[in-house]
Amino acid sequence: MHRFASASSLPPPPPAVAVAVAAAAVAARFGSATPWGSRALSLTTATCAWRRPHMRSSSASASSSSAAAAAVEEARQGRKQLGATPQIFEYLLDNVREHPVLRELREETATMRGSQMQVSPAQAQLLAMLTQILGAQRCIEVGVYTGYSSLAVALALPESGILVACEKDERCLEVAKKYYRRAGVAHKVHVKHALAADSLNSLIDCGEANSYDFAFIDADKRMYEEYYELLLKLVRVGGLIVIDNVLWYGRVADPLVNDLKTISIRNFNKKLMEDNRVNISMVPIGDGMTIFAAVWLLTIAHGSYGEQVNELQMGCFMLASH
Ligand SMILES: C[S@@+](CC[C@H](N)C(=O)[O-])C[C@H]1O[C@@H](n2cnc3c(N)ncnc32)[C@H](O)[C@@H]1O
Repeated sequence: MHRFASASSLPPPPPAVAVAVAAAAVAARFGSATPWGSRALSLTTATCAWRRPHMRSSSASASSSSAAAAAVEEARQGRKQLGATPQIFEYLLDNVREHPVLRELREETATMRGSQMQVSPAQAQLLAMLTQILGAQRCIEVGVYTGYSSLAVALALPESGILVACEKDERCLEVAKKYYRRAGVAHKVHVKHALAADSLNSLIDCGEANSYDFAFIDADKRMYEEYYELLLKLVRVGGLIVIDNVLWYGRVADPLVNDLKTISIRNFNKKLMEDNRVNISMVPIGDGMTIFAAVWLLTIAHGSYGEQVNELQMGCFMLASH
């Protein structure tokens, strides 16, 4: 098991956790204490992005590459929790509340090609909890696959709630729709069978900017930045956006891995660190999720936000200040 270096030899801890409830939910599931007192799952060398690159030897790089390969293989076998031993994964699974229809869907998905793409039960439970604590009525998912994460969100929505589910693959959607019906939530899910960027742009064109409470991005990695910008327009101030695979099987932390998807996620993560339109929390659950809270009002109030403030958001600001 990887051990942390002493606190004094470490760079500063990751940015403050902005979404306290979400962080608490994750922390409750994780084991080893970190030097700065928060609790996070003990990570492999490949996933310790906060270690300084110059501290790493070439043998560390080789072992981090094989750790990434092992993480992909584990995900393929249905054990999608970066850095967790099979024993910890089983324990996590035993401590997730999973709706019986979600379980059936997970079992069917496990027999299908690409099953490693599905979020883990613990991730789905976190998405459902965020939906509930936000009191969300209007949600968007980008990348449905067979519907596991979207079904978890749809189950958490009230009867009047809607989830816009964007997916380009019709065969995956057939599986998803079957399970939406089986769980009695099909009326809440508005399926958009198209390229996700086109679907999001058409929502904006239809005047739906600033009207969504919650969004989950889990599709093509090289489009993350575009989805993020489109969803920042669609999600209201104070809403949440969650994005999956930000640790990308640990590859983002390995300077020797430079394929296009890894570079794209690494650049996206860097951009987020510098983006003061949002509060962020990168959570090492599943393959890593970053939770963003849109905080435009806060940044406007501090005078540090200078562009892309549309009239609707300014309207919200005016209302809030009266
Ligand atoms: C990682 S999977 C989603 C997994 C899903 N969230 C779950 O937990 O089961 C990514 C999905 O995004 C879809 N996808 C990829 N590129 C897309 C695009 N440009 N537009 C719409 N869907 C896309 C793929 O077909 C695939 O089903």
